[in-house]
Amino acid sequence: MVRPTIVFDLDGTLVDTAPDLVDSLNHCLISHGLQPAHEKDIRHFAGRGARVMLQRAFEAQERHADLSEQTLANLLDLFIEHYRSHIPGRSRPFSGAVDAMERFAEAGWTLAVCTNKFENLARPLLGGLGLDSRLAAIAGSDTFAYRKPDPRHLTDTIAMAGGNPRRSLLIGDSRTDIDTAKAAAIPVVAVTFGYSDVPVADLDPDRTIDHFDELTLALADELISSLEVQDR
Ligand SMILES: O=C(O)COP(=O)(O)O
Ligand SMILES: [Mg+2]
Repeated sequence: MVRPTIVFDLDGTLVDTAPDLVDSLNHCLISHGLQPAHEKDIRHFAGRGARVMLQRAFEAQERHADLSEQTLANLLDLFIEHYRSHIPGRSRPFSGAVDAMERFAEAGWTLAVCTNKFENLARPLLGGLGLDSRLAAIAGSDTFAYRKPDPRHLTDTIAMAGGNPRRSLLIGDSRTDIDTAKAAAIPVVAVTFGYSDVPVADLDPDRTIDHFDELTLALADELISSLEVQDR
């Protein structure tokens, strides 16, 4: 039988990237004469990638009329350049994330990352933090022609890792992740410590966890077997 696959979201799930996201965002906002954002604002802005993050930050200051396609493209370049040059910056794995990855790898699970970060930012970040060696696939927002909440971003990540969507699980922090997993009919565990502007429990994930220590092999097996029951 194909090994089960555990797919992790990146920003707000595996890694606390808010300090660096806000620094790079503020580099852009200030360059355009806007007020800087605060780290807690990332909860409202993150989840759909850097472009949407910039749009949401401009909207929050009622300056979205400033964002022509060209201005947005220029700001996105500025964001990417600033972000890339500071990797890994102050970003760190959330408490228990590294142990959880080890636990699943040692139990024979395939590990993958499915993120709305650009792939060429996600890879150096995961590499810089030493998290990439266990990962069979890293798929960013531009890896395929579609991205979360499109379920194919998740199912193609699983395929890339050599897995089967009927034996897979997503761990995420936002509405985007939960919507993606539901559309793909894949169980989803939501972390409560990430970047969501509403309590994740209200978004109806299969489970919520407050710490990675709660992401046990027994819980993951239980969620995967619920799929096998449905398939019978
Ligand atoms: O930073 C974002 O907007 C999205 O990144 P994530 O999909 O890894 O949460
Ligand atoms: Mg996230």
